[in-house]
Amino acid sequence: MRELDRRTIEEVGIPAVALMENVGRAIAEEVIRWCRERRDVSSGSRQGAGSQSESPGDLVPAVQGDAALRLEEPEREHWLVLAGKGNNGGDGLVAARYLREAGMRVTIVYAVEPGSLTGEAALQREAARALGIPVLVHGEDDVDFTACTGIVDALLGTGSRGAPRGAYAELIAAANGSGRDIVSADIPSGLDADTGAVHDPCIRARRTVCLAFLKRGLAQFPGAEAAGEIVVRAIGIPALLCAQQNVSTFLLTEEVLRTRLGVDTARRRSPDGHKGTYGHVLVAAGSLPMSGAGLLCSRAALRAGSGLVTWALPGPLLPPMAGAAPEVMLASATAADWHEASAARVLELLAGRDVLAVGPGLGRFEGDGRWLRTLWEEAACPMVVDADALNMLAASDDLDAWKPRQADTVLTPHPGEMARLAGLSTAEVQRDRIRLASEYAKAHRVTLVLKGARTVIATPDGDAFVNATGSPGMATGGAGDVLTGIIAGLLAQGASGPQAAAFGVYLHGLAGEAAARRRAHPASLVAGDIIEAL
Ligand SMILES: NC(=O)C1=CN([C@@H]2O[C@H](COP(=O)(O)OP(=O)(O)OC[C@H]3O[C@@H](n4cnc5c(N)ncnc54)[C@H](OP(=O)(O)O)[C@@H]3O)[C@@H](O)[C@H]2O)[C@@H](O)CC1
Ligand SMILES: Nc1ncnc2c1ncn2[C@@H]1O[C@H](COP(=O)(O)OP(=O)(O)O)[C@@H](O)[C@H]1O
Ligand SMILES: [K+]
Repeated sequence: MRELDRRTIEEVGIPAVALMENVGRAIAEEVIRWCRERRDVSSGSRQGAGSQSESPGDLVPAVQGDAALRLEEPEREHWLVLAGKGNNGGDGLVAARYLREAGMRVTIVYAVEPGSLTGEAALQREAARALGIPVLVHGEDDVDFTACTGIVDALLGTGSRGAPRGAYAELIAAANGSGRDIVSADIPSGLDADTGAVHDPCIRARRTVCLAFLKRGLAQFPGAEAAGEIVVRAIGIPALLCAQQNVSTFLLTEEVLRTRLGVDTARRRSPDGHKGTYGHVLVAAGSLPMSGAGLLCSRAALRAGSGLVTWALPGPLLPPMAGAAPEVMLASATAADWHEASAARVLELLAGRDVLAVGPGLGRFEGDGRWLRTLWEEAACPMVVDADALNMLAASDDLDAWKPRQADTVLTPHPGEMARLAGLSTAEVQRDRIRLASEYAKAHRVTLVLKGARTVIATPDGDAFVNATGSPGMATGGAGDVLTGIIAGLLAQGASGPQAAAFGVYLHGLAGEAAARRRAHPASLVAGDIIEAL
């Protein structure tokens, strides 16, 4: 039993069977929501994902008074509940009861002889039996997966060790092979909940109902792919206990942004606001071969809502860039290329401005480490450090001697840049992204955005947020420059480092999704499309 479950049950006195009841109900609700969304998609309804608020009269309720457990024509559904012999199986048995109450057809498939279930799982077995829910036992009965419309995977949870064996392995392979939609209880069976390693075989779920708190293994690849869409559901474990147990990894949802990070996700603007109300970003970026990086970053900062944006750039870039984005102000930071002493000019330009974004398209130059150190130590405002500025940071061997920054600092490395910062290989970075990002952010008192699919935002206090928005189409040059601009734009409007980083990553992903939908194929997405979709 997990320590958190144990303390809830033994110290707080909430009965294990009560937690299991909450769990099973949450799983049933998510199965029903899945069925609704699937029907919406197949009927081309605009109601779309996540809608739980049909207007009265839209539905003929099978269960009165409980919207989350209500499904139109429930008899069209026949779900198999695959139950293991531990508590994860017990969760599935409770879900089977609720699905049955909703009017769906349900068949329980035990991985093992049901008589071998013990504790709360055995109680649930008896309840399901009393209700006459049909039962099949693997190895004794034929299971026809083709006859069902969906599968609940309640075979193995956090108590599983190593690769699934015997009946478990056979059922997992058969469920995957059936092509039916699978909703997993807590974790896809066959996944290592801590590392995200995927055993052979491992359930390929469409949705995973993760219980109480986000397990890290669901949030990093390859586990994230096996989990499908992740929904974290409360099950009655007190929040205080979660905090005491150092539960510090969260799935970045709008609710988490609002409640945990205090972000105004509605981005309300005051009716009498003016451009000065929403801050001024100074972007120090771009070089002749990579001028577009500075342009993308500056435009994104404006689209994120910053009142004003000035782009500090090498003088020779000024004529070709003039007019490229009429809303962006340009300021020459150096007569020719970037050089060490141009840091003083950047600081001069920073006077009266609220945020510094530094790095996109800069390139490297003689003395660039000292250039960055000057900005790091002297810029009193919040700062976003990206791209080549991160490489400068990584190359400096005296980081510990730099004066600590007082204002918020956000670092936005992709895995290659993170590898250089941490002195690891990229493969090592990818192996445990959440732990690495958290450790780095805490040790250096920065907010760290470790980019890539399922971007991790780690705060100086040790919390980690995992983003699930975005599209593979965003793997395109310049997408990161856009993110830097968005984060800087949010900082300019008064967000803290963690708020701006988390909300920025979330919005960047949403915009990427919207932009990908607008193109004939996600592969056609270019970074500028993300800005236009903001
Ligand atoms: N009250 C609570 O604590 C709460 C718990 N909750 C739920 O419980 C889940 C954890 O439950 P759990 O600890 O009972 O373990 P679980 O994941 O069901 O599997 C253990 C069984 O699997 C077997 N087995 C293991 N490895 C195997 C393998 N490789 N291949 C084959 N078999 C393998 C192992 O058998 P054994 O090896 O011991 O014979 C044992 O029988 C958690 O994820 C959540 O869903 C929630 O309801 C909240 C309240
Ligand atoms: N498969 C993906 N799913 C979601 N987001 C992605 C994916 N691939 C890339 N991204 C996002 O796109 C951005 C790419 O940034 P980066 O690698 O710095 O590109 P560049 O340096 O060219 O601007 C990051 O924010 C990253 O998280
Ligand atoms: K499971």
